[in-house]
Amino acid sequence: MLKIAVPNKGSLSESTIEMLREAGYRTRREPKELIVTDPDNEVEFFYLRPRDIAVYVGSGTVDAGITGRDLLLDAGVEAIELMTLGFGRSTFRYAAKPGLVASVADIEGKRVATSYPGLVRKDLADRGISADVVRLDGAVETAITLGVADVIADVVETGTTLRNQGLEVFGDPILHSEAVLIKGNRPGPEQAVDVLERRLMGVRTARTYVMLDYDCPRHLVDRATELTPGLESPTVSPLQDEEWVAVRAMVPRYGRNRVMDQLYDLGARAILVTDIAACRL
Ligand SMILES: Nc1ncnc2c1ncn2[C@@H]1O[C@H](COP(=O)(O)OP(=O)(O)OP(=O)(O)O)[C@@H](O)[C@H]1O
Ligand SMILES: O=P(O)(O)OC[C@H]1O[C@H](OP(=O)(O)OP(=O)(O)O)[C@H](O)[C@@H]1O
Ligand SMILES: [Mg+2]
Repeated sequence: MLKIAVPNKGSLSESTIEMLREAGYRTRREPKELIVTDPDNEVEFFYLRPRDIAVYVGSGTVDAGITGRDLLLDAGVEAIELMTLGFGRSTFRYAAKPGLVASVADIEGKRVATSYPGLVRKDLADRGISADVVRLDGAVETAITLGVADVIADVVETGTTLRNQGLEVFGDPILHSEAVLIKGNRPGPEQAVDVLERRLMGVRTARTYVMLDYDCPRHLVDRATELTPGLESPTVSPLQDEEWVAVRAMVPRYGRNRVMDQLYDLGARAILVTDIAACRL
């Protein structure tokens, strides 16, 4: 059976469970269920702390896992990022009280609090900066208020937590993170992991695209299909009225209304959008 590690709590947990469910896998019925066997798909899911997932995958104890890219890099293990999953997006950034540091070079000799010491030590080493890294479990923004550190390096999503502590980011983001599917780099059940990857890709695609149908005067079909090229090529079917054709194509969900407006202006009619429930491309 394929062993897959998934986050049991925190920011990535709910979205992961929802995505697995959409991909046709069994998910836990209540938060205290730590191992879920899905015999139909020959998969066993291990609900683990997001931070530990990369470690399990890196050691080969489980075949694949879902975690954040930042957590994967912090763990510094031998694991490969197979695909991004489209949720849990964040940046990882340095921050301090306004006026204390103008640039990342000014971190030299200062104390940096973080719950991602692996990531921060590597970033500082890459830049040739020597600083004292203080490892904390969470709520690192408070470390400055309490005088434990001069600078923090932490996950920033909306920036609300930083603002509430009177802190400001500086320098470019160390990293852009999101939830990712990872696997170890040892030989394993490649085919079963491929199935998981394809299923998750199917969910991602179904969420990113919608199906667009419309009727179009035959002489306008070239111009219309330029607006809706589809993935391979749009389906163009004859209609009873020979002056018209029906067109069907996948279009990005984002921007679909603009495409519908453009098609209408061009002369297309009966323009319909439908959600895609699942797909394999
Ligand atoms: N607003 C956010 N806050 C925290 N993590 C976020 C946020 N948005 C996305 N993430 C991502 O979620 C992952 C961290 O998850 P989580 O916060 O659950 O871990 P944790 O801090 O170790 O757990 P917990 O906070 O429950 O102790 C990282 O990959 C991070 O980039
Ligand atoms: O930019 P924001 O939208 O404010 O989000 C970022 C904050 O959220 C996370 O904290 P979390 O809730 O995971 O608590 P923790 O620090 O204890 O892990 C992260 O560590 C930041 O503190
Ligand atoms: Mg957290």
